[in-house]
Amino acid sequence: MSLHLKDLSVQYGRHPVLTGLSPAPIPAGSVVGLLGANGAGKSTLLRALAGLQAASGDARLDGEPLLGRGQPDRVGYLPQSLPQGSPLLAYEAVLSTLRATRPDLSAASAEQRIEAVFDRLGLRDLALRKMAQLSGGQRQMIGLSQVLVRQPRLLLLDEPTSALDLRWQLAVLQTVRSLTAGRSCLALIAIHDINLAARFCDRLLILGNGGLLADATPTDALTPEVLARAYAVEARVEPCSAGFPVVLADRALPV
Ligand SMILES: Nc1ncnc2c1ncn2[C@@H]1O[C@H](COP(=O)(O)OP(=O)(O)OP(=O)(O)O)[C@@H](O)[C@H]1O
Repeated sequence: MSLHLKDLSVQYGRHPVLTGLSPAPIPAGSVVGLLGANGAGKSTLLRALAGLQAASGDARLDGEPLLGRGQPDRVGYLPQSLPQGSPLLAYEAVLSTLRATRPDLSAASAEQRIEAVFDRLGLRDLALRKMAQLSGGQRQMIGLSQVLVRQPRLLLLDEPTSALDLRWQLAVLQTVRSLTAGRSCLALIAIHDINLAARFCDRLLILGNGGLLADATPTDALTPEVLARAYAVEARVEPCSAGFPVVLADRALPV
């Protein structure tokens, strides 16, 4: 299983956002971080792969075309916006998204799946709370549960840790890592926390100027030159004691 993108381009009206993206094939089990400045096109790429945004070129998951078609059973997309506060209980909110894509599952298997996801993410205490009464971070965790419970082959997560405290950020990325390894699915994660991405991703795709500024392991992708081009910052990259690259951004450069 793998994800192949070839000459992928997206434009809004006459305004091109991404032009001719052809990253190296992404094999099963990978966790790939999608980095880049605000407006670089991270959400646009994820939406295109989720079939929610018109795109040209080719994108294939296990050889099957992805573009132009929503495939919620194979592709799990977590949008950047947090789930709405609704009168539903958290458990019901997850059940309703599972039912929408897998009406064939028995009540017992649906329950089993939801419990497994809540256990994995440590969310049991939230199950019977109303969505409207959850904090932003708690709602983000339920949003992620709604995606994971469907057990998609491809996870497209748009800033899944943006509302989370430190522990939950780690818990989410650890969970995504272990799920991708265990089920041989793969994850593409748009994320602004470069050091979190460097710690958990096998590979980084860094977007800028409508294309790829880097497509490599965190150690190879994160250089002061690439960071200057991607974010217009002066930065140092130093290895931490655990061997991961750490980015220390010193100042914003004039643009
Ligand atoms: N619906 C739309 N119509 C027109 N232009 C859009 C639309 N959505 C996004 N854009 C533009 O496309 C570009 C890429 O936006 P996108 O949301 O993909 O960036 P991003 O990398 O996810 O940014 P951020 O880090 O701020 O979330 C931006 O210039 C944005 O203004």
